[in-house]
Amino acid sequence: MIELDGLTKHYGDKVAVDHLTFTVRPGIVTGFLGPNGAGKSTTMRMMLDLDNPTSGSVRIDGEHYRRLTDPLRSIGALLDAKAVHGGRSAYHHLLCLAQSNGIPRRRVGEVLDTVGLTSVARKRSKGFSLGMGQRLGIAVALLGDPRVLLFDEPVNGLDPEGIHWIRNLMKNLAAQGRTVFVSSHLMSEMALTADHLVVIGRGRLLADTSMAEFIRGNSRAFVRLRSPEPERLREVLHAERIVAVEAAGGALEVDGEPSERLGELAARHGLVLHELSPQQASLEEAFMRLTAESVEYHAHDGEPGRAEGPVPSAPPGVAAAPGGWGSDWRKKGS
Ligand SMILES: Nc1ncnc2c1ncn2[C@@H]1O[C@H](COP(=O)(O)OP(=O)(O)OP(=O)(O)O)[C@@H](O)[C@H]1O
Repeated sequence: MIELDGLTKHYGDKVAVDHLTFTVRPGIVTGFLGPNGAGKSTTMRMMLDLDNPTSGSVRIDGEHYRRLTDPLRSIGALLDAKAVHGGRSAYHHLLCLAQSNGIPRRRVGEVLDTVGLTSVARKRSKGFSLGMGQRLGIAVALLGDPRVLLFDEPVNGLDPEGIHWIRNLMKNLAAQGRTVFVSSHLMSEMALTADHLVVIGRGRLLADTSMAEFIRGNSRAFVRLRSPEPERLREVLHAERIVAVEAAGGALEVDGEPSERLGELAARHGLVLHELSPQQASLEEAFMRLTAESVEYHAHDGEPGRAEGPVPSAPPGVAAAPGGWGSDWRKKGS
């Protein structure tokens, strides 16, 4: 596992990472989210001892990085896929790393196979596409067969097939009991890959919670109903003191009632329903809502974080956003 305790990084006056305390657990994929400049890369660099914390600490399986006897066998990382000597082939790049880290030569062939680069392994990596570069970076991360893996934006430059492959790879690595910590700006992809989320904004922890809880707690859930007899439907709901809001296409939207109750109610009154669909916001909407206060640079032509419905109270595992939970999020971007 990875344990952060009060991790803090200042660059001059700038606080890039601000007292982060959380644990990344094995056996699941943990997503790391935050707006641009939130401090994700700085945090990951400190996890790998590439940057010194101003205060606080990081432990990898209980040890500080510098005390790990074979770092590549403990923790593997993809931070910057371009950090490869372009004149070298993928095979030689991996072989050099294996030899200087006491990793058996056979691992080179194995990881090339895993990432699908065997057929181009002897070609210079200078000619690699962005996607091939990402795959080589992932091969490096896997080389030491580490228990802990960090991936910073691993799907950058990958085509849909590559993105699908990365998703399955992460899930498989976690299913093998490894600790998988991954950052991405692709919310739809993160929603399909991660089981747990750590969200930061302006260097501070905003949420450390399961994916399902994060979406539930940061978005409006409602049921959409459509009937060929909308007036009668409205009356039936009204009689039960259920508040329905008119929506596009002649639909009604109901907050705070399970779809089962609404369906049974309609059936009791012999009402035909053409639609009875529970709606949940996407991870992207939930993310924008939580981080609206923490975005470093706002565009002025939209309303980031806009969502309908009442502002929820902070769910378990979710810290109040700076300035108060959900406060002022509607005003942003104006
Ligand atoms: N070497 C540095 N010197 C000065 N400031 C830095 C340095 N590295 C990062 N920062 C600042 O620290 C903050 C956090 O940056 P960081 O790159 O960690 O954010 P991030 O969440 O990874 O952003 P992105 O999503 O855009 O990659 C930013 O405001 C950035 O400008």
